[in-house]
Amino acid sequence: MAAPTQPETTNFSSSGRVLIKNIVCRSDGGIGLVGEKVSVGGWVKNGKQQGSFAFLELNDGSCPSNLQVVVDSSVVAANLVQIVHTGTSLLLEGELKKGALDHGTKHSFVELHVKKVIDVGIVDPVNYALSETDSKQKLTLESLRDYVHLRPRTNTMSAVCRLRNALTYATHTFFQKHGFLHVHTPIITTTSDWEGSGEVIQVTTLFSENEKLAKEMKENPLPSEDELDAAKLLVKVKREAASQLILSNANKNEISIAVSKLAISMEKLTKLEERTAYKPSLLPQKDGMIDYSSDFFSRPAFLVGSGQVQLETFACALSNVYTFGPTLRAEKSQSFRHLAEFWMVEPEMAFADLEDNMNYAEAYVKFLSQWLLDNCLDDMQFMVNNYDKTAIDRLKLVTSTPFERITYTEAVKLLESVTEKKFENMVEWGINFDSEHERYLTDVIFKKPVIVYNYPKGIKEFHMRINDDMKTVANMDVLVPKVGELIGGGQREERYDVMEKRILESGSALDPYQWYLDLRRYGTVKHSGFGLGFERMVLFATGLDNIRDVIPFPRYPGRADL
Ligand SMILES: NC(=O)C[C@H](N)C(=O)O
Repeated sequence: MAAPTQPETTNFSSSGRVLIKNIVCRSDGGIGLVGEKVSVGGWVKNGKQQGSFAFLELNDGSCPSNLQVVVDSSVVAANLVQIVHTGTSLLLEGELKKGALDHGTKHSFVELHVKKVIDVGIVDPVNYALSETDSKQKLTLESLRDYVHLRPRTNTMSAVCRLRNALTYATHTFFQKHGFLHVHTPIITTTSDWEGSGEVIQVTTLFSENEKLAKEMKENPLPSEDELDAAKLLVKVKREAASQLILSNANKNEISIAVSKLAISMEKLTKLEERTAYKPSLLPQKDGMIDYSSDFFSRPAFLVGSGQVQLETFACALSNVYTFGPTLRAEKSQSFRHLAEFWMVEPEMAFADLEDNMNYAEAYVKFLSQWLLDNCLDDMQFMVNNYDKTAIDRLKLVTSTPFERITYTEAVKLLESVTEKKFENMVEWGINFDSEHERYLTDVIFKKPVIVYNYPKGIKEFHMRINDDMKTVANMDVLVPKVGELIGGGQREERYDVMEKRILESGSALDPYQWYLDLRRYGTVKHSGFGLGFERMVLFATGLDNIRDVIPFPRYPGRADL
């Protein structure tokens, strides 16, 4: 698959609208298009009125660069000043002309000289949250979170969105190129918490259409078990009586009376049975809706915190597979790198051990980084100019250096020997690393990505394969500078008897895990996989400080609106 550097110039718009990217992102800055007539739609980033002209910078989100636009007052029905405010939408027709020489770059760029203003959506700059007026300051990223619906219009969120899009495309390209099949794993499950995080979100099923039924049921309550049994007995007795009469050749009249009595009691029973099926009405009501949660899936259901175990079923049949979707955890942490809803890329490979897993993880992160360097330099440069001077260098570092690979035990030793810094949480063998420990390894000791593997069995999930030392498991975390853990994964326990023991040791019954054990019972295979937190990759690439600013609709404690 080729990278989508330049979109098709033909589109399906009746106005023949051209994307700004197709004009200004050409290597000649669009000069080759001088003389062309085009139609362009976008939003004003900056504008000013000078005499009978308006000079605008227009952007349509297709790229970080703006198109310079010149509008003569004679072509606007509205007052010229109305179209210069930030946020104004415009659909324009005009001719591309060579603009003035830019003394900084020594280049001229094209300008659109407007012949016709087709549509205008005006903005009241006093009330518009994103206007910068004398009395209003530019909003910080933090306060922009209160305007999730307007945030896409900011340069930062549009760059983040383009980078996410590029990383999505790169992800599918990487896995498809290496023969992986994309599997759509579910987001609802009754087998909860495989990650042992204790942070699952439960699904509640509410039905409003049963409101009428609930009211009816209240006035006319459900039959009791006794009532039902009595009705069943009556049908049985009446049926026997009628068949006796038929067998004994009784007279027709007697038989027809017995049969119609049987029909009446059968009808009564059917009605009682139908009423019993109206179970929802018996269940608690919330805001006039009926809570049918535990009946709908027979058991309490949860949103999945990882597609791993479902993916394992496919890896154990189709070899190499991957999934990419939303992951939901009732994550209480308010840290810069946690969300309650995040996107995770999870590959799962059959006939693969921990080392293969590490190789794939490293190659994938390198591929993503190279992809951004090859295809998104303009957005990356925006990040460098505005947020993190080292953002591009970090990507280059990832693509050019092998990741360090150390065992957990080695990492503990290294961190224990640190004297120049005091960690908030002490390091000793058996702890789970905090972000401060991970960042110390990547940012200070190695100054590059580090893969830490073979963590203590006691702090990791039961499905990770036990190593021969019986103390550690064959798992890995890929840690990157600035962010810490980017990837977590491991080799799965494929030995039936060991897995059975591990489940029991974890304090659970075997019953709910029979399907998981089946994968080990029949045709078991060594297999491994990992999960890359997509927003963490975006954090790593952009250098932004908070994960809430790299996802379109952030969910965290207290926030799930829009
Ligand atoms: N697929 C994976 O290995 C990811 C792992 N289950 C996690 O949620 O972190």
